[in-house]
Amino acid sequence: MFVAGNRRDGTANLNAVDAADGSELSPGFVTATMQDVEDACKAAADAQTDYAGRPLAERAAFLRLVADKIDALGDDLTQRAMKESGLPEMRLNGERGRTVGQLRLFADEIENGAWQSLRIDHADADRTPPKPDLRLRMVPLGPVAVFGASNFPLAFSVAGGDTASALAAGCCVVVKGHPAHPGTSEMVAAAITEAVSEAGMPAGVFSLLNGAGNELGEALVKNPHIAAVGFTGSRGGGLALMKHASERKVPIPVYAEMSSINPVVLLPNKLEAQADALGTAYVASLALGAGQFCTNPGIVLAVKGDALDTFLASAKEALGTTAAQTMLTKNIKGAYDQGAGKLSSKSGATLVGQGAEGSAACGRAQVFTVSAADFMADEDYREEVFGPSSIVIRCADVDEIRSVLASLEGQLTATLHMVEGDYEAAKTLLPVLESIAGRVLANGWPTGVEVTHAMVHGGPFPATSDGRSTSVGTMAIERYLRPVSYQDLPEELLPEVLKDGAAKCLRRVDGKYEV
Ligand SMILES: NC(=O)C1=CN([C@@H]2O[C@H](COP(=O)(O)OP(=O)(O)OC[C@H]3O[C@@H](n4cnc5c(N)ncnc54)[C@H](OP(=O)(O)O)[C@@H]3O)[C@@H](O)[C@H]2O)C=CC1
Ligand SMILES: O=C(O)CCC(=O)C(=O)O
Repeated sequence: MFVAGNRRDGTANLNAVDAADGSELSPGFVTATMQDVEDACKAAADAQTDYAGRPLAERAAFLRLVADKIDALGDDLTQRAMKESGLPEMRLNGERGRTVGQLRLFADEIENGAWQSLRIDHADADRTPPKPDLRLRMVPLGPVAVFGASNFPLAFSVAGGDTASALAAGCCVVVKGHPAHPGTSEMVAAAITEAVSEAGMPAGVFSLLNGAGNELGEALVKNPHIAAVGFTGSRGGGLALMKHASERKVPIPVYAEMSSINPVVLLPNKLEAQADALGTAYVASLALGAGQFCTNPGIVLAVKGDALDTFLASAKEALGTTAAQTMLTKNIKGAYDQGAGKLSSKSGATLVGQGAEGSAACGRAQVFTVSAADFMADEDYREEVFGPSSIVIRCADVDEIRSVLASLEGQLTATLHMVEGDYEAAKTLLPVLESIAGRVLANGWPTGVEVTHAMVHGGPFPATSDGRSTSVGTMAIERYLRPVSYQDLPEELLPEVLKDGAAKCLRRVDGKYEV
């Protein structure tokens, strides 16, 4: 653990487990006491004004230094993450690249400055009543508690998107590392801690707390110094944190990414033309990373008929050659078996095919099919089964597809597979897709989230706790900011960026945008 630049010693009582065989990995890790939580949060609060006030160029240089330090960990980081998560080398190398790329993108974003939403409305003394001088900018919310996710030990963990966007916004960060990968977390936290010191940032800008058990997360969310929370994980976990945050004396926002079944629609002309290829691509997306993506295609909707039968036959064939993959933790594997088991016990669900069985730690890919009527009649089909399982819903026509879509809860993604002949049908579905999902895709598969300016990785509840936001892409910075308007403040006291002659940056002056 690291509390404000210092490693915390103590009795090691948390060990990582080799995801593949369940054996204990060394070394042991120290877990946080309630005093550690208080110390980390207090240090973050003490550092907040200093960190937030640093010139943006310094803040950007700090994020770039964090990226460089993580790069320097090289293959050792990948190897440790492989053991702790069971994820393959290529995937983790890609995730490492995404993590440092994300930090560098946020560094550029800090310098770009448009996120400050600068607005100036000059005074008009001649108006009746006189109009005051008003100047607005976004300021950081304060220290953010970040919960590392089990399924992305790098890109959604200690230095992942939540941390990068909070630091970019000018917020200090206290991370609760995921208990499934304490070694990976420790390596990344050491890199951040070195960067804090070398960049001359206040030590409290970053801390990492370890622990397994709900008390630690609860104490962190309830700590009065914490101003916001970023989380990726289970629906139960996210809901618990939202409850703790709302019951505080001063309630705070929780940005939780929780559960999604990511509907994929195969429109009739596209299905007719490419049923075979679609079946193969579906299973590849479904089985990627043992299905442990919140963007996994959990349900597929299509009109019943010969083309759908060809699609199902192709999916069955692809499943036949799909290897079993190690899942992240014993609990996640247990929850997967339970979820898939529940589906297979339903009288309305037919097993289309399954992948290889593998060892006890592995998830076996499985595809079921149900009629739209059965799907609509049973809430269980709508639950996220976290792992490589999916349901194909047989519909009578496009109207029935639309009815099923309209009945769904909030989603991270919704996908249309179509050719030009399907565009009329697509037009009738798009308003429904927009109303349920944060990202609408055409002719692709939802797994794999690009980190860019126009990405939304969010969506209405329960995909996230706040569908107005994204946890991936530069817009994620907005979660940790709030607006302040300065009325008639003397020029000398105004923030530099709001002075009339300030260096160029996108601003809205008397209603017009200026660059
Ligand atoms: N949709 C998605 O993106 C994802 C969904 N999941 C789902 O979550 C299940 C479990 O996986 P896991 O990654 O461990 O997710 P969890 O939601 O169980 O845990 C994530 C983090 O939140 C903490 N936490 C969970 N519940 C609480 C609580 N009530 N109070 C305080 N802290 C809490 C955990 O700490 P601790 O356990 O120490 O309390 C952990 O640090 C999976 O089987 C899957 O269904 C998982 C990952 C991603
Ligand atoms: O698909 C991705 O790249 C990100 C998915 C995600 O956020 C998750 O699985 O938690």
